[in-house]
Amino acid sequence: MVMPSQSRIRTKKTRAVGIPAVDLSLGRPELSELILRASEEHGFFKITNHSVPKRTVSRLEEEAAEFFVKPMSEKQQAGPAAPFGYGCKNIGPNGDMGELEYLLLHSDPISIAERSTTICSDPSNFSSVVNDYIGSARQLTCVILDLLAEGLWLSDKYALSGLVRDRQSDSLLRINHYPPAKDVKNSGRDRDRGSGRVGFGEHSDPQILTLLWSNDVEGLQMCQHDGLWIPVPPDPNAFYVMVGDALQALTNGRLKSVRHRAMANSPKPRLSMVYFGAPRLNAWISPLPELVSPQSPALYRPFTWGEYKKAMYSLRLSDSRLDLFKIQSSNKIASRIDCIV
Ligand SMILES: C=C1C[C@]23C[C@@]1(O)CC[C@H]2[C@@]12CC[C@H](O)[C@@](C)(C(=O)O1)[C@H]2[C@@H]3C(=O)O
Ligand SMILES: O=C(O)CCC(=O)C(=O)O
Ligand SMILES: [Fe+2]
Repeated sequence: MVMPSQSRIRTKKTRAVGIPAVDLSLGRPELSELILRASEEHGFFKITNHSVPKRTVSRLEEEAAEFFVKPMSEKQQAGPAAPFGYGCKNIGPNGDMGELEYLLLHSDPISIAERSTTICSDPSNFSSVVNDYIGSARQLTCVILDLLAEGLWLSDKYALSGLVRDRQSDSLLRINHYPPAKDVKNSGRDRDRGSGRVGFGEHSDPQILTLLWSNDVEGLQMCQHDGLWIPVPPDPNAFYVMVGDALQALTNGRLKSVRHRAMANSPKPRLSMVYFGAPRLNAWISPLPELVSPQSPALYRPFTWGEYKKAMYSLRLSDSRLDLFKIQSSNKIASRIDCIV
């Protein structure tokens, strides 16, 4: 039986601390070390001087703004999000709610072309803008994964990026729109005290790696190891990178997926565009051999990405899905003994 995860919000306080930032124009060995360290310590960092053209981002931002400003009856023609399409307030199939509306799209160009007809009056232009953004986001994700593979000394340099680059990858794009908070009590200084409206509740992303862009409106918060929520300052010139559950399993727990949430307390509307890099449905996820040893026995049993998705859709947003795939400690001791004798 799956127990819902314990809420990590031990206090309502949030604290502004430094967010690790990585300048992608730095040289190779330094870059892979920085990215690995940030991923190990925080499961989260900011990428500056990235390769995604400004125009690729601004074109999608404009398309999104044009869509979300439409009357509800028109937007609903692109819904419900089950799981793909337009969604309003409902997140996933198990009763999670938030102060947001969104478009959830699969990265497959055929699926995008089909969906576009319900989203925009010029579907071929919309498709091309979305495909362009996904292509750039995938490319940047793969660069980061290759740097991680280098930092982890993996013998197959493309062991991680190959999963996301796969033509049949199950990667997604989500465009979230958080309406402005009209209630002044929930905006301004109160939002820093942790009060207010939850836009997207606490969760970790299930995939391998997440690339998040947002407009210049705050809202994103990360959960630190001590349970404190730290506000992440928005930066439209950068991307935020988050380790997902699948990468935690692949690295045998060395990298940890990060719990995060988005608050909707700003008097301005927040827009986020989130690319989730995932493998194909029948890809196997299991701790990479280089990261398993008698001292670090496998923490997770092998599972397919499709199997993981099935489990994820049966759970609530804040549940710790990866716990379902943990090897019990008695088995771990047995496998350690097997290694020794
Ligand atoms: C409540 C749910 C929504 C979600 C699927 C799930 O059952 C649990 C994980 C949720 C999440 C969080 C990150 C991404 O936004 C997302 C697309 C994903 O892959 O996992 C959503 C899912 C969703 O909205 O369908
Ligand atoms: O909008 C945000 O800043 C966070 C969104 C998010 O976590 C998600 O879409 O999975
Ligand atoms: Fe997320």
